[in-house]
Amino acid sequence: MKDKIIILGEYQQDKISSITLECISAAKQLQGEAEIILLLMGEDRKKDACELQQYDVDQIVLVEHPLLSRFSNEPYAKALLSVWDQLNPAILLWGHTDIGKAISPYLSEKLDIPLYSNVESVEYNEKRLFLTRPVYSGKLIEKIEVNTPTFFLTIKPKKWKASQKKLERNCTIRSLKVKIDKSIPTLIGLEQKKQQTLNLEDAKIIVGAGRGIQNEEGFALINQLAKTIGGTVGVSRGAVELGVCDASMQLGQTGKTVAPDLYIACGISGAIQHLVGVTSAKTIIAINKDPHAPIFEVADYAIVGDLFEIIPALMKEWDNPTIEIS
Ligand SMILES: Cc1cc2nc3c(=O)[nH]c(=O)nc-3n(C[C@H](O)[C@H](O)[C@H](O)COP(=O)(O)OP(=O)(O)OC[C@H]3O[C@@H](n4cnc5c(N)ncnc54)[C@H](O)[C@@H]3O)c2cc1C
Repeated sequence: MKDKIIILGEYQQDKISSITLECISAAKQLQGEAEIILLLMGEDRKKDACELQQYDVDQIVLVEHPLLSRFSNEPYAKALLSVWDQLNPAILLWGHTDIGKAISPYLSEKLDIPLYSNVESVEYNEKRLFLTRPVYSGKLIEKIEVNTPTFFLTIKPKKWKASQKKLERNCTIRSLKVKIDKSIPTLIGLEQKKQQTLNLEDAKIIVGAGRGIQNEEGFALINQLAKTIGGTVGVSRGAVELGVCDASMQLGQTGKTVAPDLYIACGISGAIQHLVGVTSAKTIIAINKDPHAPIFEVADYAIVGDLFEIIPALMKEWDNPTIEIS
């Protein structure tokens, strides 16, 4: 029987998320003779499955159950245990996202299977499999050899290109039944927080707010800049600690990893734990009043000065340009 690599499909606002397509690219690298299976959990996923048939997977497996309609730790973990028992795969692969981080350690411990998390690259060398991942707050990159045929893998977002659609639809779709004990905690509802910024991972322009914004007024200025230039707001832990914004917007080691076309870091010093989440940006502009701030070492453009003076000037220039760029 062929080995199987299972990818857990993730959704964002009811659309399959980019990390799932990145997982397909990672799975292709690991594939060898194995079969790639995309697992879609939820309710009424058949339409999505038909659309996803155009991607480079061998099979789509639907696991539909009312308790899986939205992500919740316990039902998802129970369903995955049941899928694992029934399909007996070699590798279970998904993103190092909020979902991946929440359930992969539980499954690894429960099934006694090694978990390699936040992996940035995979490489076969003479049939030996090597993985790399950041350790010690991103200061070092660890290279490890995988010595077991069966393992779990979560991949760092934006490290693989999203798989592209093919013209033909070759893969098959089938359903798998799972039993989920109704006594487990059930998700009753989700309420969106006022300040939550969605889709940071997919944003093309991100304006980053750091401790240098000082207070709510500073945060309002950052939001104004983002609105003016069509961007999304992300923050450093320094800004979260000020209590003016939500931790779900945090970028970095314990926050989100992003790769926008443009990142404007405002009042952010550039600690390594922040940089690991943002240095995949194509262009970085940093605004900081300290000319020696480490953020300037990774910035493409440095603006040394007070953000409370610079940001209004930038917005004014944006609305009424006085400089012509040829
Ligand atoms: C295990 C661990 C995980 C972590 N994970 C993360 C993470 O995911 N994300 C993250 O961001 N941090 C993380 N941190 C924290 C990180 O080490 C830094 O403490 C944090 O990033 C600092 O945030 P900051 O740059 O906003 O604040 P600071 O380091 O205090 O920098 C503020 C900057 O603003 C500038 N400034 C002040 N006023 C102005 C002004 N008026 N105009 C212009 N510039 C001004 C200052 O010159 C300074 O450079 C983590 C730490 C640990 C130990």
